Amino acid sequence: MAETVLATHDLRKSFGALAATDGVSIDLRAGEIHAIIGPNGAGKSTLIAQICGALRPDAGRVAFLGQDVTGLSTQARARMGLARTFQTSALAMEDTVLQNVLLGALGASGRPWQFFGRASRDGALRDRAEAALEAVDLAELSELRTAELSHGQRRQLEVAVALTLAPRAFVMDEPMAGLGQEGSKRLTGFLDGLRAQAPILLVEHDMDAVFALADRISVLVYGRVIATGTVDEIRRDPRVREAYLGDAA
Ligand SMILES: Nc1ncnc2c1ncn2[C@@H]1O[C@H](COP(=O)(O)OP(=O)(O)OP(=O)(O)O)[C@@H](O)[C@H]1O
Repeated sequence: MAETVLATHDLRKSFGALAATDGVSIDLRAGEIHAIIGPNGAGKSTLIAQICGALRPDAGRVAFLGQDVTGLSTQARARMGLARTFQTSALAMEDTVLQNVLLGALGASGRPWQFFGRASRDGALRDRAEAALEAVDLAELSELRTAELSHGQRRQLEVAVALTLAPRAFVMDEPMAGLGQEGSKRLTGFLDGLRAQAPILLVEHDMDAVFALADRISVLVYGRVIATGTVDEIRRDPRVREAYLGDAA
């Protein structure tokens, strides 16, 4: 079996009487896309927030690259290579595409932000930023203002920023949201190739994308994983059809 890169062990988080994450154990293996699906309010965002370090669990553990990271900050996990993408506000819209990636590369280098002007002339950083843009197919748009990119291209740019961190795992929060059919299809093709760089934990409501991309799917309902399996196993599972997929399966 492929190596486990990221895992949660019996993770629990309650808000008052509500158990938003009620003993979740999942793992992400090298080379795979593992999708997390479930109805609204199932606890997907709460789970992701605990995995990335934005929310402290009440109990349970998060392991990344074989290390217990439960007590580490978001920044410390990011420095280890845990890349959370698709919080679009992270992009500076008035800056160029290249500047956005340079900022990411600079952050990854651990150097202070005030050296940005110098960084844009730093050959190694620039090379790293340009390689990331090449990898997401945006090299030709590097001098464009970020605001001029399509929604789908902005998602690709966020991945480029993440690539400068040399990610060991991606955690993606609804990448298809707001893209429309054509945009989703294009981004699906892009993510398909990206799993070769690092495995992807994918929270997504767009079932076409999930069925096209996922090596495995976990279904979360009321804070619990009710099933984990391949696309076919999940589509056939009567509990999943009843709780979530219905006719979409
Ligand atoms: N900070 C909070 N305080 C109180 N309740 C919260 C908080 N965050 C989440 N919840 C509740 O926890 C439950 C799980 O929410 P969460 O946002 O994790 O679900 P989700 O699966 O991501 O939903 P969606 O698909 O709609 O994004 C919901 O009932 C939600 O109202």
